[in-house]
Amino acid sequence: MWLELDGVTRRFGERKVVDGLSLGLPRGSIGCLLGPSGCGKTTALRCIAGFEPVDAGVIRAHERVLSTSQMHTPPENREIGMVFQDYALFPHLTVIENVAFGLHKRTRAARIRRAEEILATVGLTEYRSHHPHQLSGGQQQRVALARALAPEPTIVLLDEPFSSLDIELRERLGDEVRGLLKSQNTTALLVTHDQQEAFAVADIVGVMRAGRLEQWDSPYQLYHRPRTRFVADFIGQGVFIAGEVVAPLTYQTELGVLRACCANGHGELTAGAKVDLLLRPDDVVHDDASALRARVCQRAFRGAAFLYTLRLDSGTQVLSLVPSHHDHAVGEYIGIRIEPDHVVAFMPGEN
Ligand SMILES: Nc1ncnc2c1ncn2[C@@H]1O[C@H](COP(=O)(O)OP(=O)(O)OP(=O)(O)O)[C@@H](O)[C@H]1O
Repeated sequence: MWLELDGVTRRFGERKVVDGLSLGLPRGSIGCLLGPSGCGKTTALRCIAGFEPVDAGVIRAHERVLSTSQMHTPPENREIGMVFQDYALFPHLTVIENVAFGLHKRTRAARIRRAEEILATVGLTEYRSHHPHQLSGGQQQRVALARALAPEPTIVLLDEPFSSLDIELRERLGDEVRGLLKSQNTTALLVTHDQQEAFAVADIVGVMRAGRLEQWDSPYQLYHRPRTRFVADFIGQGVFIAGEVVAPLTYQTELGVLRACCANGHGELTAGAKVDLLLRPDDVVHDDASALRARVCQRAFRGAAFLYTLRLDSGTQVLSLVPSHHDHAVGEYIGIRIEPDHVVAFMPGEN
């Protein structure tokens, strides 16, 4: 692994803000720590950058040990680049001077050559003599990224890289930043509380909760195979419905017998045992031919699709994502069927 954390813990007073964090990031891949505000993402990133010591565990990067509770490599000797949330550009320096800033170990000519090269990569050559305040938010972010990439760091860390940008720009820049990092074969780790952002940029995403990593996995796995209820709730939308074991991975529910793709937890899997089944909006398919009917109680137009909130006669609600040419009014009954491939079972009481 190019970046490896093993049991990393950081305390503030009695509180473990980062609690036994372990993860591995292969060379050239983009990772993301995702979680609600205050879960410890930024602190984890600061430990990797060397701005915080660790109280336990080991941080290794490019096969060097950078931090343990006994030793701490200073940030400037880690060969790690950082893009700060507010970009932290120097207001009195031009774009090219900002980018060249971290290249002090090279000759003046080599510094300028490298700065020009990376500015061209981020598409800002014509802004080389501008000052940061003359640039848009997106351009400032590209300068910050260029500055972090210029010294050819072994790893780049990005702290909430899109938080100061408006939503439309965020989506476009997500793709752009991913393209840039990939074009340089950079290993990167970003932190964000925004799932869309994490999924747009990263190959592998870790969901954090109260200092702990709940799951470190591909976006696809996080959505379709969440290992904990917290991950299931935090990633995407969905509801839980009650079920009872009839056979391994097979459950009786009010929507009929459903087979799950996987089951979480270590409860007894004997017939009759109770489980909760996660149904995503894409697991509930609109089908006029189905005898199973549900009433539309809410609908949200998403352009290509409607997200319907449907109510069964029992009172249970499910969500269904339906192509938007199926335009049904609130109060109407529509046929549904469950697409069983992705249903995930959780033992009641398990987190
Ligand atoms: N230097 C510090 N001293 C004491 N407590 C701190 C310090 N730095 C962070 N904390 C606390 O640690 C917790 C985690 O902070 P951190 O910034 O890592 O969370 P985060 O997940 O990045 O949240 P956000 O998305 O809001 O930035 C917070 O409750 C914060 O108040």
